[in-house]
Amino acid sequence: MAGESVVRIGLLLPDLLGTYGDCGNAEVLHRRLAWRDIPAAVVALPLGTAIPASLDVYLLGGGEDSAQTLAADALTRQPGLLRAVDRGAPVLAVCAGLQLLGQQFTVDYGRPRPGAGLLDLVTTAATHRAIGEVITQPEPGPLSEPLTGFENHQGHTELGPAARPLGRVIRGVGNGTGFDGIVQGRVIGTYLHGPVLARNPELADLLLSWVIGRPLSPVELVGLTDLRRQRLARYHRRQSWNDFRRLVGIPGRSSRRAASAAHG
Ligand SMILES: NC(=O)CC[C@H](N)C(=O)O
Repeated sequence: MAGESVVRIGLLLPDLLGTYGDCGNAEVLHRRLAWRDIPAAVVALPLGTAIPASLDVYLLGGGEDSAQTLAADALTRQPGLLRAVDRGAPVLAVCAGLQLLGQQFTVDYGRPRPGAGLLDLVTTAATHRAIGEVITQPEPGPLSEPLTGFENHQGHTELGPAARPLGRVIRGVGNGTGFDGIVQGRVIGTYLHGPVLARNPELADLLLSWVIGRPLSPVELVGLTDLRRQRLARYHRRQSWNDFRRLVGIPGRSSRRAASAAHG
């Protein structure tokens, strides 16, 4: 956190990239810091504003095809975000935000367009629009709880060797490869709206722990825990509990018994 006492949360191009309440991700980070008595400010950076490289965390949301193209042009003209990423600033990019940070993207079956080149991914136009609820299981790493969100996009995203996916898709489409999103250094991308940080507090706190430089004290929002349970339960009803458990990697009773016997 660049030696300053106030955490500065950069909300990039909120006038272009903010579908499905994605700008709410900034509010979530702000609140989760306030609950820990850590002062923070949201710095909105609409089109035409210079992007400072000195902010503590950067957020990009989803957008319509035309807004996405404008946003990509605006970001490629400015070095601020690239410099911030080079010095290790965390970034969260959702849907259009994810696509335009890549090497190349195609919207609306048009010609491929250059992205900001910050992420090792290429997005082509998918044959069908993906719309609906998504559940993913994070790939092994700092996250362990299933991620939930909502998707509405027509991108097919392939990752290159410098990147790994954020999660394995259990329900929905995500990148269109069986996985959703991307993790490359401290840049995280996902197709999940929701806003994704409101629905997935573990992800919000991961970004904040990178900003603060240490894990944060836990906070529990009772209503949120219930909401997450409802989202996941909706999916349980369509599956047997055992199928769901296997998909998200929760150990069954017999393997728990075996593990506790092994530990004496
Ligand atoms: N929801 C979004 O951000 C949409 C991204 C992009 N315009 C697509 O349809 O693929």
